[in-house]
Amino acid sequence: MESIGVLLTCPMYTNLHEQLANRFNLFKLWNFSSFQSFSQTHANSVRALVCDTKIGADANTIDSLPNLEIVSTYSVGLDKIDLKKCREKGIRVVNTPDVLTDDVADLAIALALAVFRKIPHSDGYVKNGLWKHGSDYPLTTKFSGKSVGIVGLGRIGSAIAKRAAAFGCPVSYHSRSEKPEAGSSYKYYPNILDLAANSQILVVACALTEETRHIVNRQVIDALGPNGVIINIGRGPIIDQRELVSALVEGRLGGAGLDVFENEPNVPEELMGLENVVLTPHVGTDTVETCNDMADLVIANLEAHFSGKPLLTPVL
Ligand SMILES: O=CC(=O)O
Repeated sequence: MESIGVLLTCPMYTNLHEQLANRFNLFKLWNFSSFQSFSQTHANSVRALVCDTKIGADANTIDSLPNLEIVSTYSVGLDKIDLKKCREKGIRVVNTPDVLTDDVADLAIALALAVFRKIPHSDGYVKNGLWKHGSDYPLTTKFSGKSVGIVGLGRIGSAIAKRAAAFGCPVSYHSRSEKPEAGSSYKYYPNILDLAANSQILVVACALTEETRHIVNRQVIDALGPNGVIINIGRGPIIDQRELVSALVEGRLGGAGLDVFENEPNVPEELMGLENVVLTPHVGTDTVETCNDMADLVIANLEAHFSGKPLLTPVL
């Protein structure tokens, strides 16, 4: 397969780069001054494109690669890929579901615990020597038993539900339709406003689509209220970030644990000083174990495609 041209859109994980370079004719887009300068000389060679959550495959990129057969994203999220264009052109699309579910669900719970128990702040209290000189650390808020509302009960949402239930949290959810597999364990709300009004923690775990963009708006935030907490491990634009920031600054929302943002890597300055807000840099899947599994899946899908075998995780 050494002659097959594969284009990598941006730096990802060295293990993935190495595996791709060992098997294919790998082009790293960032080694070229622009996409135009790359495509002038190499566009015809590219049969596969590997992208991720930072730089995906837009219509212009897809149209500029006349021999493109497959887009393989090193992510479960598909929001950076023009799926309509891929469908039109008969280009296959694969992603990396399942292998990352546990890590993202773990992070959702970790963020909730971190917000309620103020773990980052109390860590600073000890490390900055304040414990020795100050009084006892102020009381925090209990997480176990809080009602959890999950937006999107897919693979990741279900894994979060399972974990939350183990903490004694009653779990409810909102999604486009009721999930028969949720049975009577989790209450379904057809309307996200009702979910928020009946939850103490709202966890955003759905995919970003035109339907879910800003689905968490001012009304939803206000329904959650001043003691409510939002956790977002999905995508930044699912929440109206301006409304989220003003609610946090004005005390209309109790706290937030955020791994994703509307304009990454830019994060609103107003969030930096808030003790009730815990921020992580879009690292839901970023453990060595999971990144190795994701890299293996990207490779296995490409190898299957180019040897005429069924794709492991087809989207299209
Ligand atoms: O955000 C991470 C992913 O989509 O895999």
